[in-house]
Amino acid sequence: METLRIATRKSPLALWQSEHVAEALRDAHPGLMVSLVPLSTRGDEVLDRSLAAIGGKGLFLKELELAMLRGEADCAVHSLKDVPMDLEGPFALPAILPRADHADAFVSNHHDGIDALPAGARVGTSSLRRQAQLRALRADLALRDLRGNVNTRLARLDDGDYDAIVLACAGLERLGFASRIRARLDAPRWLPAPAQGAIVIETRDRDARVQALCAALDHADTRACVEAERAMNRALHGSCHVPVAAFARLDAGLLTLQGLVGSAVDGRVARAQASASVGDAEALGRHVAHSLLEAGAAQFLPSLP
Ligand SMILES: NCc1[nH]cc(CCC(=O)O)c1CC(=O)O
Repeated sequence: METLRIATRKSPLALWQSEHVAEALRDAHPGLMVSLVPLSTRGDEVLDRSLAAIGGKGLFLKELELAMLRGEADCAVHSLKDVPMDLEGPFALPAILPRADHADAFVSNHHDGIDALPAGARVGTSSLRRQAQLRALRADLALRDLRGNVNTRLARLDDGDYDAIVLACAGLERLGFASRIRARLDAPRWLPAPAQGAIVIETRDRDARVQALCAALDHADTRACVEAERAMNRALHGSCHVPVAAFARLDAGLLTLQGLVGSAVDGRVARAQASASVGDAEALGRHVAHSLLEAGAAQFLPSLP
């Protein structure tokens, strides 16, 4: 019988996402045996330093990629927002699943939203993108680092370490915590990470059998949106070192991309927006990146060539 082994991180969200993909693959290919190969990654283990300090988001991928190269897994499942703009090595992304809720969530036990926070309130997030947008809206807030998986972050909020935290709606909803969302932080006022809410399957680029199986789950509309967002981020050399936010929506064949680059230090932000036909996702991303630079984004970016 044909089999497929999915490498996954061990966090509750990663396991949920990988099980979701396994179910979808079994549905698409009756008779296919799909199993999970749970692995620990450096990004999960080192929680006392920022992701930027320990080498960026690629840390979540590397161990899973090595398992594929060793032949211990056929594919890996990731949150696309954690996948670097340029894959390194002999890998491909044959399936991007339909996007869930793209928005960030304001989570608090005492307050209804960012505007309702008292002066100087402690808000937990280690994301430079979220810090910059919080600063832009409320210069008085006391931003505090907060890493760890979704469950850990909620537990620290409940312990009273923070007055509020910001998380992705998609992660909360997948783990059964939708009731913790006090407010959705929505465009145009607040933008998510490029590709937030989209799950992706990574395979070896030469493995045609596995790529064909996975491609059955690819969702063209989601791929077009996240391609525009990721092309914008790529053109800005975006990574977790840089506060870049992007959101594209597709409406009757027209793709509209909103982008933001900001400063986590003082909350200044540059914004830009443009539309293009769905076939021009990459060009749209580059165009919005260019507009952002014209709007002053370069001063917030570490080093542009
Ligand atoms: N940074 C970790 C991460 N990667 C993906 C998600 C949420 C799920 C998604 O965006 O698909 C999260 C948690 C969060 O940001 O709250």
